[in-house]
Amino acid sequence: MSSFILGLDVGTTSVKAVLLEADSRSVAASRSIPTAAEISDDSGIQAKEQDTGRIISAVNRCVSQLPADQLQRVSSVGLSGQMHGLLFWKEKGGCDWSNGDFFTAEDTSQLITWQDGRCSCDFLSSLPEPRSHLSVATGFGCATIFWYTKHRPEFLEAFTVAGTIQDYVVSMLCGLEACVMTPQNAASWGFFNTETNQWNEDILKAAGFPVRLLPRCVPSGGPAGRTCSAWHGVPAGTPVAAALGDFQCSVYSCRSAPTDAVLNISTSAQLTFSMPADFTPPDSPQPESSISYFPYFDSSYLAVAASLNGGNALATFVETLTTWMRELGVEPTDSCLYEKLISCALKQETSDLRVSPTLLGERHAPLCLGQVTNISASNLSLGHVFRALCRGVLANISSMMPAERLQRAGVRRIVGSGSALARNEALRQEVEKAFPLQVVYGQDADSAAGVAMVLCDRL
Ligand SMILES: Nc1ncnc2c1ncn2[C@@H]1O[C@H](COP(=O)(O)OP(=O)(O)O)[C@@H](O)[C@H]1O
Ligand SMILES: O=C(CO)[C@@H](O)[C@H](O)[C@H](O)[C@H](O)COP(=O)(O)O
Repeated sequence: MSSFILGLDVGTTSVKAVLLEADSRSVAASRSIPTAAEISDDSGIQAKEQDTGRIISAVNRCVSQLPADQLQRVSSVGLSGQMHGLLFWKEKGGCDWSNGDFFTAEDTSQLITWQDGRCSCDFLSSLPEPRSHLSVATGFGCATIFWYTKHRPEFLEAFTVAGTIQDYVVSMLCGLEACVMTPQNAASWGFFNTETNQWNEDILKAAGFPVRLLPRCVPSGGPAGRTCSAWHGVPAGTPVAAALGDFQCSVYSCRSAPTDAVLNISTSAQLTFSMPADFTPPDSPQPESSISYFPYFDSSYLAVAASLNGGNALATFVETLTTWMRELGVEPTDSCLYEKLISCALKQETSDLRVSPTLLGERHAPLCLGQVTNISASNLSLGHVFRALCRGVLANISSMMPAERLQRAGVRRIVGSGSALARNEALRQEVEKAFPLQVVYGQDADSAAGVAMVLCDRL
């Protein structure tokens, strides 16, 4: 009887779980569940946090819906998830397994996500220069810890361990006391040198950073431990890999040739291609560049335009419409609104309305917020607005990584991935218009499938 690899992706909007049949390397079952974990910010510090308990409850529900007979034959477990963010917990704590074959979150902080805006430009410029080619932006784990050190040091005293949400799940599954982290996630926190795979511990220490909170670095694709208890039928003692980054896993799941670029649009958006094997990143950070170089596997790098404004720009429009409609006495569902908006945009093939949907700014241009221009009386229908919004998401990411840059790197086609693309034909049309390259689409639940494929190939 064949065995299965369980791949999980803890995204910003939803959790996805995939069972990959090990022999055929094909997806046998998959599920996706919205986390609905967003915490509304009334702090006035531009915080963006998610409720850890709700995320873990979505992880549990998602896994429990997979076929029970296949879960019993899981031979390894892998996680990917939203990068840059972090939560805190206590060693020998962080969860409760007493309710049966699943754990619930206990005594953890909330997850401070990659969308967090509490670190202003002034605050960031007060931090030391990292010894890394990656600059530090708001929402990066180390910047957030620096913020707590300066503004709420007593908050940090309550915790002994920190990690991304995917690292946390790995730690709880394996009953680890310390957090282990791969270079893919460590790089996303900042103050991490990807050539030596070490934290800038001396720089951090000298600046008063609590280095006790830095996770231990282990190789991407390597093991973290074994499940400490049976989990929704997955046997106790099953190997668990150290968690990976979601964008690296989405690339792994759908890139079939080195000349493929991958465009993933989920809550955020990333357009990425592989750098040659002998590439070494620059010596120092380049904060004004819209392209950064993130570690992939085996000392290789991906060049990526990582946009903070992807599917979330569309989701914000849907939320805004919902609020307006409620005020007008109508209670629409999100799925109904998406369906209608996409259908209106498909009927409106082009629009002269211009939407620049950079609601969160971008890391290389944090103050460049959204704009709507060229408004006339004839381009205000829902079809015009949603078409222009979809086009704006693509115009923004293609300005960060222009088609000529892809072509110069030898890219021949773009593989589209992520559920914002999979579920939105108007957005797919705009991808095809924005890039003069062949565009093909990967499967759904890409990062969850990708992390399972990594384990199948490497663990
Ligand atoms: N019913 C829907 N139809 C089309 N697109 C949707 C729908 N619901 C959500 N989306 C899009 O999908 C995005 C979230 O994608 P998802 O893959 O769940 O994100 P993540 O991987 O970041 O958790 C949203 O930001 C939104 O743009
Ligand atoms: O910002 C980067 C990389 O720098 C993103 O690529 C990275 O994938 C982050 O995890 C995302 O921002 C969150 O992913 P998602 O939930 O939007 O899929």
